[in-house]
Amino acid sequence: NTVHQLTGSGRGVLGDRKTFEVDHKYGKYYLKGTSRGGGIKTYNAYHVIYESQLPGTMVSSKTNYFLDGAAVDAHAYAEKVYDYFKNVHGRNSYDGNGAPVISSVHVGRNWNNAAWIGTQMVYGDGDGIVFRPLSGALDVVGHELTHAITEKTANLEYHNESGALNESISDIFGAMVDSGDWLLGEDVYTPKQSGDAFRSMSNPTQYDQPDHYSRYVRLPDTPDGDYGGVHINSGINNKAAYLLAEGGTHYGVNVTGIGRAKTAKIYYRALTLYLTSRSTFADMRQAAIKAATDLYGSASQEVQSVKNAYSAVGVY
Ligand SMILES: Cc1cc(C(=O)NCC(F)(F)F)no1
Ligand SMILES: [Ca+2]
Ligand SMILES: [Zn+2]
Repeated sequence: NTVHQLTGSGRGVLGDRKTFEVDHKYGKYYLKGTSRGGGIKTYNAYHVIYESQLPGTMVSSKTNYFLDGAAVDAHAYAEKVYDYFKNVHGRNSYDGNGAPVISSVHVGRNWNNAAWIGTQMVYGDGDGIVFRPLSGALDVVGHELTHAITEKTANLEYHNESGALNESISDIFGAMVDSGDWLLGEDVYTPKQSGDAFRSMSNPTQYDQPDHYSRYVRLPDTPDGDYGGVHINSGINNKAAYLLAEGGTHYGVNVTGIGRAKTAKIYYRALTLYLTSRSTFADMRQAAIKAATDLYGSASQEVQSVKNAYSAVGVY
């Protein structure tokens, strides 16, 4: 419990000051919190060559002030994402049973990516051109931890339409936890260029993603084909989720927005109760309708808006 919670602080990737839970042992402080589920622990993997050597070395400091910005953000943002799923959706960690949340930073060399590798989160430092250290974005941390939840629930296969849904679900909850915008990665993408982002849910086409099923991009189900374009075709479901929350008229279809909170409830319920490993976009429409019906009733505006949002992106 939180009786003996120790507080550490530091500056994140963007130089912003933040506080977080730390542990103290043998005269050193560690990026280790024990008050959230099975704990949140953050490691430095700068010396790791092979995946088998992960997570690396637990981040420590002689005082309770931490100097590694990437580690500070990975740890602080993991706390925020844990708290979001616990407080908003009643889920205790990614497995629903308090699994420890493990993160490693400085993974690879100038790696322009982040990932959930089945057991933990890993963050690259970026090359300083395309990305700065990726744990510096709350929506990226939310995106990656959501992959863990998806794996434990619907377990959407990571290719073709189910893979695009897997990606979209991660973008949706990345945006929900980083509430305030519908962009992904804006805090760490292209440090030398302001005002851009890695992806946009409000306008997927701005970053070359489709915003309608008629524009679904058929790519080979291979690593070079991004397993059938999972990071590209996620734009279609991302647009539907954006329209459901904010409303709008898209390709002549009007959608009445129902707000972020209700949208998050619908997608969380669809993900955990109705989606399965081989769900298609059409299955996503039905799962969202079912979830909205459970939550708000079959004659509700929320159900009607789900139908209109999916019709607006050409998914029936
Ligand atoms: C290739 C490729 C990877 C990704 C991606 O979404 N990575 C996770 C993120 F959190 F870093 F964004 N998009 O295209
Ligand atoms: Ca964002
Ligand atoms: Zn992803």
